[in-house]
Amino acid sequence: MMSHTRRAWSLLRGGSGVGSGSSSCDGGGLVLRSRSTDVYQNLALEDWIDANVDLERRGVLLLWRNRPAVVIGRHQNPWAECDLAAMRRAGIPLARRRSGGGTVFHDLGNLNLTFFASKKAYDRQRNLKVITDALRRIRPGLQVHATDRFDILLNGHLKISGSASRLSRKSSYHHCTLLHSADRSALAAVLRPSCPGIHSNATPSVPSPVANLLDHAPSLQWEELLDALANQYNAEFSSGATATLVDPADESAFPGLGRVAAELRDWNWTFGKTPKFSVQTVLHLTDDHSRARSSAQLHMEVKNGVIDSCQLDVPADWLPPRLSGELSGVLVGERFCGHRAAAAVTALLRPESGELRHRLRSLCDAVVSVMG
Ligand SMILES: Nc1ncnc2c1ncn2[C@@H]1O[C@H](COP(=O)(O)OC(=O)CCCC[C@@H]2CCSS2)[C@@H](O)[C@H]1O
Repeated sequence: MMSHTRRAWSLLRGGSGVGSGSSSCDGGGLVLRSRSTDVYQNLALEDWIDANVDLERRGVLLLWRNRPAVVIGRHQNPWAECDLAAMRRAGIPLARRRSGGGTVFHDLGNLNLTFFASKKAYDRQRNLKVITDALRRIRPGLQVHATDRFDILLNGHLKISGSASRLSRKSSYHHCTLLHSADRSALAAVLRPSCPGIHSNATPSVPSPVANLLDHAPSLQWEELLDALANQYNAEFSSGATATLVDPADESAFPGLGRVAAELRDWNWTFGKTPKFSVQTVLHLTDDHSRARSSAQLHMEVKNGVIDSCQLDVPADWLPPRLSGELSGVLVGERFCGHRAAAAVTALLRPESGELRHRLRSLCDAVVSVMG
């Protein structure tokens, strides 16, 4: 028996299948559902479809969900956008997508929709109309509308969907979220800065009050929602596609996808692509033994996620300038990452003892905690 994925593959490659006839004039065609809930695999699947499917012949709607994850935009600073320490504690990964825009939280209560089309057929308001029309059709009481910045709002002010997009030479995709029953307290807990005093030209997110559809339409189940969206896509783009399950982990169906997923997972992409930034902040110092307190100034420049320069102004009566200078020297060239920095400063602490050691440790801890 032909697997779901293989059938999708032959459809994607333009084999005889649903939507290959009538859709060519209007860009509509395939509705796919990803089996994976891995954020990197799903983002890689988007890339794969964008690169391998003839979108001049037909459009594709991909529906996908992820296990908890934070997804930042292409030109964003993760330290400014999310609480990396809280995410690490909760086992929530960070992903950087290829499209621009702000940071969103995903979990299994959040649906993602990616509308692929030729560049000519790229029309974000039309895509959002698919979603708002589907919602109105199944729950006429829901007040939903798309905004000029391509959010979808409920009751005029609660965001239920955010959008981003990517245009290539011939193809395009527009992807958006749809909050059905996401964990709003987890969303609020992770979407806050890791450290204060970051200055950069990175794209800032635009925070909004958010809502889940389920809170306003308590009987709305997943299958009903997914069916309504697929049907509305078919109605809007005059196609007759039924949703096909695809598995991005199946390398024979999606050759090369695993390598792209690995690239997206890599530190060099998620953190290393951060636009250069500086951190300027006050560090609070305490010597647990003598209970003495002081404060220091930290100024760092970070390029490609790596500390390029570090200046520490520490009162000389707290620590001899030699030691704070050594600490700066050890940090330059390290990743702006709490774990790496902590490992790097261990060697510095070893030869010190007594009060000096307590005070140096307090300074090191304060610097390391800035990095999340
Ligand atoms: N899942 C989700 N859905 C809608 N809104 C959200 C979500 N998570 C957070 N937010 C709210 O949006 C702002 C950020 O809004 P902002 O407008 O800055 O960014 C976006 O909307 C980007 C959407 C990207 C969609 C892609 C689709 C597939 S991969 S990710 C954030 O601070 C929260 O207030």
